[in-house]
Amino acid sequence: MVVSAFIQSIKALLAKFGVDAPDIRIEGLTLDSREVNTRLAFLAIKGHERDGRDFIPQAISLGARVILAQTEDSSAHGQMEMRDHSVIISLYELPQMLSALAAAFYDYPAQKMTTVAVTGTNGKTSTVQLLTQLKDALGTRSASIGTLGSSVFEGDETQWSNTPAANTTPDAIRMQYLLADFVQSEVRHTAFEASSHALVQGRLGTVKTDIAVFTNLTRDHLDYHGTMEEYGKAKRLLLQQPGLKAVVLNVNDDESKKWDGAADKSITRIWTGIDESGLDGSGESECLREHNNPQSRHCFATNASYHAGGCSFELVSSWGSAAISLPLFGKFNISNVLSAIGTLLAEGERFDDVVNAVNAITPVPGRMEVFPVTGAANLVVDYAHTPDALEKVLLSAKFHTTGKVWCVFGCGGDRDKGKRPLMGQAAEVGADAIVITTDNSRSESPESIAEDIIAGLKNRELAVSIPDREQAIRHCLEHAHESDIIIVAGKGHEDYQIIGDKKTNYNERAVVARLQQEYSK
Ligand SMILES: CC(=O)N[C@H]1[C@@H](OP(=O)(O)OP(=O)(O)OC[C@H]2O[C@@H](n3ccc(=O)[nH]c3=O)[C@H](O)[C@@H]2O)O[C@H](CO)[C@@H](O)[C@@H]1O[C@H](C)C(=O)N[C@@H](C)C(=O)N[C@H](CCC(=O)O)C(=O)O
Repeated sequence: MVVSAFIQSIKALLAKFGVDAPDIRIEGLTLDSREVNTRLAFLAIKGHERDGRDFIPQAISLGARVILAQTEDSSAHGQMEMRDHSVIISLYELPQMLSALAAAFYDYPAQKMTTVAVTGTNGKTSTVQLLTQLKDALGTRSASIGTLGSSVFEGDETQWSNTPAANTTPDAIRMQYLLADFVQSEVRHTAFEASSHALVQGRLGTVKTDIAVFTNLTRDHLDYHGTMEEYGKAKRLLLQQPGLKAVVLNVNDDESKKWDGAADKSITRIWTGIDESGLDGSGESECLREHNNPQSRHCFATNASYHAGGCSFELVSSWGSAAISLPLFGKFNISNVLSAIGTLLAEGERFDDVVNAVNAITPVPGRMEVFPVTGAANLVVDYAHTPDALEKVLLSAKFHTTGKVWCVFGCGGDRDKGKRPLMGQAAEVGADAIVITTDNSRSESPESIAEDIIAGLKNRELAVSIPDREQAIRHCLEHAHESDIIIVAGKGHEDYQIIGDKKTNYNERAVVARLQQEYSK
């Protein structure tokens, strides 16, 4: 991963940080000793599990000429040591310097484009993808970074062919590298997902962020953050990114009030959300009365309706009103679209242009993606893998069908066991029939994971356990009525299953497309 235009002397780079270094030219930076070659500098830092400094010998053996190593001793800051052909430079607080170092190396790429960070438990990926698609439709070359990988928007399918990302939000070095790579491809707008882990670990660091979007906050990642309070605080770290001009909030999630309270006064609030209260005779509503004031702007959906082909609503905003019709399933997709609309309007796009682009949206693959089956129940592939997301997906599906909602899902092995009964409960709230299957069972048996899920159900009769994922979907197709809808949740766009310690190929969208053909009459 080298952007060749960014060859620099380590002397010139470290001089910007007041550190003297020999004049050695490098073509990139890496945190991973396994990626090292003679052209890359290795940055050795202490991690959660391992200490990058233990891999300095490996980096040297792979030809690293420059190694920057974290030191806990402030008096050792800037000290140099030669080992074989490598110079090792000790840097105090190197982990905190990563983003700034990479920004300086890659020539401050975020400054050369508009950047939007999206955070929240659910909806990050869809919002980022919708935003990228819309911005491209509005004539600005756009890119995205997130769970689906990083890509420049090139149309419908090509963007999904990228190598999947190791992390939702890349490490501090890779983040700057990707932005620099985008700049070289003439990208002028990047939307990226900001995970809570990334925010705590400083992976976004000095990345100038024009707009922050908060979608919602529900239970997830408590193994890392400990409490919901800490998890919420981690998300709000996004408000400290440099350059923030506007924050897009969600009136339907109370956590937004904490964001409103924490954001600097100079930052414009854009309130989005579904206005359930509806408009009164004077064209006003509860949401409008609360948020239609000079300090903030709004972007609400009223009179939302759901049908077999998607949904429609009336957009009521500080910029104007319009009718919107979308080929998207699920109430939460209206929320995601509103976040994207609010962002684009905050960026200064013209209202009519935004409305036209929104009315031409295509669905994000693997996110409530409908595979219509002629003469049998429709299949819908979705990535929902948290209790809240699953419940929302299923309850949303109810709006789109007159029949029953079936749900196929599983839970990961060797991960938060407390989540399993909660997933069962969520499925019971939203589905009429439940088929529990395998979703990365890892070292655990799929049957015992299924038992943990079923333990959360009040009526255990609702669920059957069919470990083979394809067989589980077939079971639904065989037993469902034509007017029913089958939600296949958890995998979305992913193309693998981890069983035992093996990662095998399993592309849910491809499997569902095949079954769609087979069962269509
Ligand atoms: C617990 C956690 O978050 N770990 C993240 C953290 O890793 P770390 O620095 O602690 O890594 P480590 O394994 O202890 O290694 C320490 C150092 O040694 C280096 N090393 C290690 C091995 C080696 O052979 N050579 C070598 O140089 C590593 O590159 C690293 O610099 O920093 C790395 C770089 O940013 C991340 O890739 C890594 O994410 C791991 C893989 C992970 O699974 N994280 C999850 C929890 C996560 O971050 N998830 C969120 C999404 C959450 C959501 O769904 O919303 C995400 O943003 O992906």
